[in-house]
Amino acid sequence: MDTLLETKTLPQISAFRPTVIPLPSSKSESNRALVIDALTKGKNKLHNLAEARDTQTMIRLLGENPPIYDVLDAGTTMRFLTAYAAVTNQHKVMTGTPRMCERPIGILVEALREVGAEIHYMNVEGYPPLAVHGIKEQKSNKIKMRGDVSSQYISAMLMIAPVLPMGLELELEGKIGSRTYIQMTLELMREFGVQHTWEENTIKVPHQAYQSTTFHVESDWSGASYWFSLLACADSGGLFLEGLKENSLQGDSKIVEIMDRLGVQSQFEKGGVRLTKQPVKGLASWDFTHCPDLAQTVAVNCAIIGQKAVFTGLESLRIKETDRIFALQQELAKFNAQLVEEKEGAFTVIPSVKMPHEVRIRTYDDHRMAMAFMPLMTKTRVIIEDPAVVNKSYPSFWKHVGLVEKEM
Ligand SMILES: O=C(O)C1=C[C@@H](OP(=O)(O)O)[C@@H](O)[C@H](O)C1
Ligand SMILES: C=C(OP(=O)(O)O)C(=O)O
Repeated sequence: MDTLLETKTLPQISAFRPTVIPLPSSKSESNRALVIDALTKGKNKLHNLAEARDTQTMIRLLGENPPIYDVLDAGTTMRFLTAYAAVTNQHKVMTGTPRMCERPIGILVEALREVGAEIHYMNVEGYPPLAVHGIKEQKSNKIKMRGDVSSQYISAMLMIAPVLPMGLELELEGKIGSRTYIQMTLELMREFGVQHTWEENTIKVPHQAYQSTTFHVESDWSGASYWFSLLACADSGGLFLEGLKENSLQGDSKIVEIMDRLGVQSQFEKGGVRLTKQPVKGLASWDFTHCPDLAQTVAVNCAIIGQKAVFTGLESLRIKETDRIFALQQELAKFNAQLVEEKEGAFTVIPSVKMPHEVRIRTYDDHRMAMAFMPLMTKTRVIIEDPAVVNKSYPSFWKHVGLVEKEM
């Protein structure tokens, strides 16, 4: 039997105590900083690393260096450590949860093989588990990679590029998804002293040394999005989200613009961002190509507040922690809302017409399914199945909501 989190309707935000939300640190920034730190032999000072399980798994595997890297359900940890094991010439088995072994990795494996890595599929071609045997000699420094499946393959190659004896010239083919995450990787590499050029579709990273530095991880904008959505569901009130910056490396800071249309005004102050409830301006459509992790937050929000909207750029949602399109369609239907497919990657959110007295939300081993549906608690009684699923990115989520005393 799953653990359940049951709640009566949440109070209005203005009644929340405290209204200051501490927020978790970004797992995306943390996992990049940790891989770069490992490549510089740990000479850096990394502050505010994430409590997220994905980051704690990265820290544990890099620290203990076991022969089998079991990344559990952490996509970045799988992709970044595969490239790391190859460039540091290690023999490693890369594996994870059953779902992780259904998430494709062929594009990264091909790219690593082209530069000279020996990698074998241990079960199904194109998917983990993998046997990685390292790069003995660099075979090529010019490679092409598709950009439309996952940016994590590209980030993984970029982070090892300066360590490769001949550096790397990466030509990105086709549509590029999650471009902001590639930019985050390159900006973080710059913070550690590595230069690059990006002209049209080609990113060049010459062979060079990472420089030791002090790096402070920002709060997590994806985790912040649930608080924007909660306020958008309220009649009035405000929240202060700690540790967020106006000039963020994280593409999910786009939530500021999206929520400005859906009734939340943001004002950056020292130490974070102040959110104030305002009238809804309306959101006719939004393209999530470069911020896919915000799609669930905004879809559930539109369904609750009565905003019909067209969402595009959702292609990558089917290969994440779960098939997020299917999961959203099932769970939105429970309060009479819909996510209707118009064409590949494009959907219309049709808001709820009638709110039931109670909704039981399945979470499909996906942290974002649990967190995205939290604001529904302002409208009806909600039961969340497997609430501890949030630990992947935001272990103190339910504590911050005020529903439990301790992390689960
Ligand atoms: O590089 C990263 O830190 C991430 C990239 C994105 O994945 P895709 O590039 O697969 O869209 C995002 O969904 C994921 O949560 C984190
Ligand atoms: C997709 C996600 O993570 P990953 O791909 O790193 O497992 C996520 O956190 O929403």
